[in-house]
Amino acid sequence: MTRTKICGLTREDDLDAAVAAGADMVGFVCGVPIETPRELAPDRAATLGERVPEGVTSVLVTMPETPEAGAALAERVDPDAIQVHDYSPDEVAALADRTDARVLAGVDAADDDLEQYANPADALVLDSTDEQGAGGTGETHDWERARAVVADLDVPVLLAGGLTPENVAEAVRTVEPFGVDVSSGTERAGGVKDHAAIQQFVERATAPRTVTT
Ligand SMILES: O=C(O)c1ccccc1NCC(=O)[C@H](O)[C@H](O)COP(=O)(O)O
Repeated sequence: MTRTKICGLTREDDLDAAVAAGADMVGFVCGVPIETPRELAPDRAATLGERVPEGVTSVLVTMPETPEAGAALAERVDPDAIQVHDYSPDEVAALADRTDARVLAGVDAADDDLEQYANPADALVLDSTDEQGAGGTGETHDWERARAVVADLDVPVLLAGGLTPENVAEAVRTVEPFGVDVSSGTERAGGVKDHAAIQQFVERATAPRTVTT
């Protein structure tokens, strides 16, 4: 079944709604050098992370200046996984060497060196990124290309970028990713989630599908 990640959580009741909806992963943005309504202080990210129940993966989403800084932040927040954006494959490998958390590489779907991330990363987040490499853009990318990436790479791929309750079923059918990742498509305001949208997103991402041969 397609895994689901609800990202950019900032409030307890939104986190609880994501867990109740059946999300497999929940993401907390902390330590990014851009203006975003989803940014949390490290202590706040750690507090929300402690609330994540067994069986749900907590993900620290960050853009640390160095792998050492990323490992130090992971130590402080204590997530199950750390998702880094705008990192080279070598930086992802250096971070993985320094943390026990699983490492997700947030990459731009249009990049042509994605196979180089397959070894150091535990998973890829195939996203639409801005000029600074950040995610949370609310923009989709080429799903046919994403399908080829999923088929070619020997690493789990989470499809991200502009997903919504309205388009996620088609995205899953087209790309057949390991999982899907959403932030702005489940918000009612910056950093504030719409609980009905979270529930619809998870339901539609995970609904059984007829396989055609
Ligand atoms: O959400 C942010 O503001 C953000 C800032 C910097 C790096 C990553 C960020 N978000 C990552 C995500 O929320 C998701 O993994 C992904 O980008 C999906 O975002 P969206 O297109 O809004 O669904």
